Amino acid sequence: MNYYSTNDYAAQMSFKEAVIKGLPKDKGLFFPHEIPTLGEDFFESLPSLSLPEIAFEVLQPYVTPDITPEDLRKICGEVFTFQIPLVEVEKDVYALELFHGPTCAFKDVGARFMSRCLQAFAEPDRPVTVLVATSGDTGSAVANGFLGLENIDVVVVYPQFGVSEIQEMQFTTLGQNTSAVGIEGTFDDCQTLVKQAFSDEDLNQKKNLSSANSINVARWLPQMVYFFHAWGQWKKLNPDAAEITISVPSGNFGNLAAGLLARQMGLPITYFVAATNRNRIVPNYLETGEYAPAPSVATIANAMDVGNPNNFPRIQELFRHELEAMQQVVKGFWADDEEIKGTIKLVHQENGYLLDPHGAIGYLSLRQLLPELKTPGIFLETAHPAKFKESMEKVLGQEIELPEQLKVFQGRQKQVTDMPNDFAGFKLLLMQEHKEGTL
Ligand SMILES: N[C@@H](CCOP(=O)(O)O)C(=O)O
Repeated sequence: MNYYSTNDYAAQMSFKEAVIKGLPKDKGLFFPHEIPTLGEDFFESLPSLSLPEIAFEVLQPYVTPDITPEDLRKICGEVFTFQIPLVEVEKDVYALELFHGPTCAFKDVGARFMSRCLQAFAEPDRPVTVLVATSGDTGSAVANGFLGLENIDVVVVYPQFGVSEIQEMQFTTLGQNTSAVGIEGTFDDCQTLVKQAFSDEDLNQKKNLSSANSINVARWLPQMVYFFHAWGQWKKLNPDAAEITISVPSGNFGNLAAGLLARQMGLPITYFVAATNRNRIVPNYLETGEYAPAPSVATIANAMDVGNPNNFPRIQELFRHELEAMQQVVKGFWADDEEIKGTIKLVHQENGYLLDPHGAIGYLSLRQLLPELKTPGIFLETAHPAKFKESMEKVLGQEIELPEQLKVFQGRQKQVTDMPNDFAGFKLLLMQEHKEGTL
């Protein structure tokens, strides 16, 4: 499969090149040259396939010929070692629990897949520096997924005051080949610094940079797999049902773009919901046709505090830049902090189900939109509620227990380089040689 830049169709690259480069030079995003479709047989067997089997079928056309079928099977087996169950929260409303992986967020899927691809592609005499901007969950998943890999250093760039205490511990305490930079700014500032680094000639001569945000195809594409798995599980429970809506809590919009790509491959999802917090750039666009990125505002659903969603060009590409076509499939929804808190409390009381602030927006969107859409719904539970321990405990007035994956971070020492939102300083920092846990 070849990939072109969303800014230049002629700029084509192989999967391997796209993964190593991360971003095209022209500041577009890599996009598959053609979108393969999966046959009826695949969809008939989907309810009985395991996650690694689904991953193999879905991803093979995208990685051929750079990854052999044998290697892909091995990678899929290593990535999907945890469950992604579909849980009924109430009649016709299901949660797809994406938080059972090592860092308790959906990002584990893409980060683990990408780390294995990059390891296979990296040249021994040309070490790679992976830059990753995070509003909370990506940083931990990438630091964990790449930890200890030879020849690959990871730099997590995050808004100093924009992530939860536990999220910060997850990527500032690992050391080895990982380090963290706390920026005086927002997630968007961090993502801009990372993108600037890719277009800086000087820096690119000295460093072999790659990105591990979902702007990298190896992070983005595997996120399709759990949409297929969700549908398979739902179909097993409801063999005669045909229509379904999936609500995707969205910040950088890689997850929704992956779901829509899966739909284009034939996955019969009737509607998607682009569910956001007060950073409602995409719901606004769906309503008005005007795409207006804005400075992000801080919310209780911090991983979605993104004012300039970086994957949106891919969603536009999937709908050939036709707003009406997008509106027919994608419904916009947003909720403020009070609505999020109210939903967490209500669902806990009514159903005994613990939503995290991001999943709460997904759930609420279904509650409000399903009567009109007339389908059952699935929302993505993108992260474990305990990752937002402080705010969850305030909302519920009771203690939240940490899962084992998070308990291990208690009492650890953070190692962070704090700095202003300034590219010159960031570049200087990146030019230094990596020392364990610091730059
Ligand atoms: N919500 C993200 C923001 C970055 O998203 P990505 O999917 O592009 O890595 C986070 O938790 O960091």
